[in-house]
Order: sequence, then structure tokens, then C-alpha cells
Amino acid sequence: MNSEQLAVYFIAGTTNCLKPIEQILQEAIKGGITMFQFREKGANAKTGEEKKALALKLQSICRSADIPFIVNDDIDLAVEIEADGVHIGQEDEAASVVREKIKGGIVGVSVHTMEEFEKAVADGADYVGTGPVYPTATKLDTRPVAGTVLIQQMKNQQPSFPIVGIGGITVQNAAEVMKAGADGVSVITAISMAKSPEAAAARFVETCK
Ligand SMILES: Cc1ncc(COP(=O)(O)OP(=O)(O)O)c(N)n1
Ligand SMILES: Cc1ncsc1CCOP(=O)(O)O
Ligand SMILES: [Mg+2]
Repeated sequence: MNSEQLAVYFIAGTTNCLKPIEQILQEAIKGGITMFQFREKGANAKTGEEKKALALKLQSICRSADIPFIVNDDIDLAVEIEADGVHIGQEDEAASVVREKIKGGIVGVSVHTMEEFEKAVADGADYVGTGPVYPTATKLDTRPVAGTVLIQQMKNQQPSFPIVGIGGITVQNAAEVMKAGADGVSVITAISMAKSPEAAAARFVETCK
């Protein structure tokens, strides 16, 4: 993975979409997203075979566009379908263990403190995601809103380690996240719920790429 692939990192699951997720992903790809994470969780989310079938469809769309397809949380699914990578949180197994399981794949880790950042790097993470940078209604069990300070601190300590901000990021505040030192923005609502996901993605590309 190179850090440029984090520039406009779109994340979605069916519960974040009012239209079919396949259509939204295709529109976002036309707009220029650089990476996609399948995050199928929460009330009414698909599970089991239905979740796997959807993952395979979205993976195929990403493959055709040469965009990395990352699975959130579900390491077994990522291994089974040979996803390009997995994104794990602090409640999941250590990145070093996950790295062994997904042989050669991308491992992203959520961090909220410098200690968590240093551990993720030592464990062999390929990138870290940190947030919520701004208030978000998408994830209820988040840590407190953090602003951009941790992004600045991580960048100062390890200038070349890939970092992405997440949480409440919009086309209006994305520049501030980049200015703090992020390599990109992770976005759910501002693309998945946009009137035009293509136009929204294109505006993020202008700011972040
Ligand atoms: C790129 C990126 N960064 C952070 C997260 C959040 O992960 P986590 O804290 O494990 O929360 P869930 O997304 O699993 O609810 C992410 N998904 N992606
Ligand atoms: C998954 C996640 N982790 C921290 S905030 C968040 C939700 C981001 O969603 P949105 O871009 O809609 O604020
Ligand atoms: Mg998680």
C-alpha cells in the first residue's frame, strides 16, 4: 500500500446508504475515491452468506477499478474472500496476529492516543485511522471528539507513516485534516448520503489528492 491510496478513503455498509450500495460505490469510484472499506455493521446489517455475497460483489467492483477493497472488523471474511486488507479496532486482535492471517494484505488499525499509535506501528500496521476528528452521528460508540491534534503529533513523530482521519469529515473541513498532516480522509456520510456521491467524491479528490 502507498499512502496516496488513503487520499479519499470511502467507507460504507448497507445501513449507510439510501440507494443500493453497489450503485453508490460505482458513483464514488467515478468521482475518484482511492480506497474502499466494506463496513457492514449495526442494526439491520447483513450477516452470514448474505454479507459474504455482498462483499464479493463490492470486491469485484473495486477490482475492476483497481481500488483496494478493505473489510472492516471481519478478519475471517477478509481471509476467505482474499480481500486486499482488513481494518481492525482496539478491541480486535493485535495487528501482528492479523498480519499473519491475511498474508501480504493491508492491515489498518484505529488509534486514539500516541501509545496506541506506537503499538500499532510496532505491531506492523500499514496505516492508522484516527477519530472521530469531528462530531459524527454514524458511529455511536466512539471515543470523544478529538480534533486534529493527534494527527499532528503522530505526523511529527513519524513523518512517513500513513495516517487517515475519520469522523464527521466533510468537503468543508477536509482541508483542515490534510493540513494537520493526514495522508487522507475516511468518509462515510458525506459520500454515501450525498445527492451525488460522484460529485462529493470528486470534491474530496480536489482537496485531498
Ligand atoms: C480508516 C478507519 N479508521 C477508523 C475506523 C474505526 O474502527 P473501529 O474503531 O474499530 O470502529 P468500527 O468502524 O469497527 O465501528 C475505521 N473503521 N476505519
Ligand atoms: C467508523 C467511525 N470511526 C470513528 S468515527 C466513525 C464514523 C465516520 O462516519 P462519518 O463519516 O459519517 O462521520
Ligand atoms: Mg472495528
